[in-house]
Amino acid sequence: MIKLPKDYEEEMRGLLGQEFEAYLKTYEQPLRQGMRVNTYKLTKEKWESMTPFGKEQVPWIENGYYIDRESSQPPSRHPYYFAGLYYLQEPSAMTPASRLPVEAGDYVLDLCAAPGGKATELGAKLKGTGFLLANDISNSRAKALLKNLELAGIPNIYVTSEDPEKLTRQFPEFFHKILIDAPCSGEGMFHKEPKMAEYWEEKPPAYYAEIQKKLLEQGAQMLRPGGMLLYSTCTFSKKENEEVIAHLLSRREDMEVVTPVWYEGFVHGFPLEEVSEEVNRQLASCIRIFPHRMPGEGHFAALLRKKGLKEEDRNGAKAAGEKKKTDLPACVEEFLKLVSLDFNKGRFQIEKDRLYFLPEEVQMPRLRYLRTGLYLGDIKKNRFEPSQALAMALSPETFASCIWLSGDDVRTVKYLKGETIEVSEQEPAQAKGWQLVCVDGFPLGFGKLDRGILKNKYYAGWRLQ
Ligand SMILES: C[S@@+](CC[C@H](N)C(=O)[O-])C[C@H]1O[C@@H](n2cnc3c(N)ncnc32)[C@H](O)[C@@H]1O
Repeated sequence: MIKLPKDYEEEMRGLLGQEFEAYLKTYEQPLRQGMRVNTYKLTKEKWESMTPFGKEQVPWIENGYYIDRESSQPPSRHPYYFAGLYYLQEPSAMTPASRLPVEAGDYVLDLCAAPGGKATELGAKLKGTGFLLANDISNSRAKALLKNLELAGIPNIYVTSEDPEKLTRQFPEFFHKILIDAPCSGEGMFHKEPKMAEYWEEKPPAYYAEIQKKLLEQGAQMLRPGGMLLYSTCTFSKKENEEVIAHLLSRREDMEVVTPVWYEGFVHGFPLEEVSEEVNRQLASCIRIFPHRMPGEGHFAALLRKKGLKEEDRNGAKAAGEKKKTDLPACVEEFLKLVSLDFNKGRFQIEKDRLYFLPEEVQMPRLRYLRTGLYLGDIKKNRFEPSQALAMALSPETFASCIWLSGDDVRTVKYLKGETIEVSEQEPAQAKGWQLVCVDGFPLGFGKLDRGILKNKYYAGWRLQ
């Protein structure tokens, strides 16, 4: 049994009253693991027709499932994981991205995005339109974020590692949707990660509340009028939740809390003592998730709207930069004949022999980027080597020649381990050259075929160990 900090127990007793004992009892129950299906790659119906992990749905999440405890293979080692078909996620953590209403063409910011649990869903919701700027102040964590976004095949991304202060200066009233999944004391994660309970005494809610207030104000500055911002934490303390929201409302008359799509298991945000009735009315629209009330570990989410509408949005036009034309080397032109992605909306960019496709005609400022757009591959003298990110962004319909492996074909695991595999000449559409290797119809990576032997081009850093 986990040892909870004394002060934390006191705080929770005050917050939950008679429900406190029921909350404590949840620590005796086994954790429920979840997975969220990547709807950028497949529909939930398709997933349900192929899942080896059970079909029990997370009731408040369209594309969320509980992982069947009897599953024979760990989901983090299954070939479908390597195909980016799902993200492993604690069910309550699926809530924030599900309640931010992202629409086609939106410019979306995920300010504290690593390792990408929410960013991958926001990217999927964009369906290749608009773009997602996924940021994390920690460079090492931003690398994991980039991997997860590329594994999910999301093409229209910018990944940065910046202090939010700098982003705020660069992007005043710029984004249509913003997610701030703030660093927090992690009280809702004590069951899953008992170490968080030890850190709590070192850095209690008051420590995080100051950071959170600043982040939320920065987010409000970057939000365009008419835009929506979702603030979330995985903690229970009012200091890090309702008080942070009330602080923003006291500083900005143009921000208001709105009610997100509700689920019967959600608890309403708690009232505060020193605020007006109107503020408490708005706080009631915040989502609270408690593990004794519904099958999820614990989260807070507040959906906010900035009043008004930006002038250019009134006319229905999105800010568009100048279209720059990049001349592509012949080897790239030749390779791109194999690819049938739509390269009209956006532009190519070559940087140090690396080729990128940038999502929209928006001029982005100088920032510490880990990725700008879809990394297509490397130009090496007279040849082009496509990237792993490109393979993940494709489908069998958008590449000229595919190798169709199934989940239980021994070659699938061999391929993921970086080994050479044998392929009969009848298997792919073209008997020689670049192939998109797929598992049950979903890309895993590239290979190059010559006389029945497929040279493995799977990215070494992602191999199955
Ligand atoms: C709760 S985690 C984000 C989890 C992520 N949204 C997900 O779903 O995978 C909070 C993140 O905030 C970042 N962070 C910490 N302090 C920050 C600050 N002052 N400004 C911006 N981000 C910060 C941390 O590096 C951490 O990755």
